[in-house]
Amino acid sequence: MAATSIKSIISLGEPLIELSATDEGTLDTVSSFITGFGGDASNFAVAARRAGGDVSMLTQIGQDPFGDAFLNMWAKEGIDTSLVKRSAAGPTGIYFISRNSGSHYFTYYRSGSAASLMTPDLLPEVSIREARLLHVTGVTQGISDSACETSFAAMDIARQAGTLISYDPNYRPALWPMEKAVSVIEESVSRADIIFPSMEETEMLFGSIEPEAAVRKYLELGAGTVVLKLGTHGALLASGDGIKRIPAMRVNAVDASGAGDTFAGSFAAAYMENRPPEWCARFAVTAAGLSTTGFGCVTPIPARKDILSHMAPGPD
Ligand SMILES: O=C(O)C(=O)C[C@H](O)[C@H](O)CO
Repeated sequence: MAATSIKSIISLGEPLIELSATDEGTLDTVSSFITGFGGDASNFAVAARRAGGDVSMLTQIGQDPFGDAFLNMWAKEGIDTSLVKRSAAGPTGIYFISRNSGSHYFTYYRSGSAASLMTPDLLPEVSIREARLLHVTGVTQGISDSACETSFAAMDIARQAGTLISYDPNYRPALWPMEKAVSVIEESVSRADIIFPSMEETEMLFGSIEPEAAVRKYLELGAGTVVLKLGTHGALLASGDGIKRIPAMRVNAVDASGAGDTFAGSFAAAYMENRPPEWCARFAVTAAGLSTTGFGCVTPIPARKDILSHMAPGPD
């Protein structure tokens, strides 16, 4: 399924090779890892593609075997790679996932990575203008100042062209100081047409707050549609006609890594089909739920037919 032309969805951000511990414990105690693919923007791209979307990845990767592996994986998935640049100045980043008592922890080796060296002049202006949706994340903004500037420049181009902007704060405290994160995330929310914050990160960023109050806060900041991810409690959706609760799918979860990206990617793919927002949200909670039934970020992302066959009936 090789793809060559610019797609309706462009996902901007850093792919990371993932080494996921097979046993519980800290990194100094575990001894084996499953290799896989991660990085929130790439997870989003795979989820959107498997959900039926047309997707281009926009990033910079190293001239190294991990960069080759990503190009192969994206091509196999049918994700367009014509906007992916390669740089000899930095490697493709990697991270480890360790687990303890149902929680997972990321340890990054991404400082100075090729993606962190992205600058606004690398942006494919025409492609962003022609796309229908640009997806941006807080991780991309946290990895370096130049990547952060690149994300805002991309949003500026999208805004001027009428390309929709979707935004996932994906706040990772290890990447950047809280104060800077709050101001960049608030500014990004104000520019976005659709946002996918999680309740967990919302509380980290803004302190204790009830879910409905959090949705209202994001609307006040200027977001168009707010889809607040509540993990095992589903999601809250605000898309112009009040706040609706979308129940979660019941699953035997083993690993929630990448579930939020799967949520956002599948929502975006459904949105591009002009489905009603509530349908998109039910589709997304189902996809995210299914993605937690396997280990790692990308391998368990479900295909469209599996999402549809597990989706709960709804009013739309
Ligand atoms: O945490 C990050 O920066 C990553 O992109 C790694 C993971 O793939 C991502 O967090 C999952 O959402």
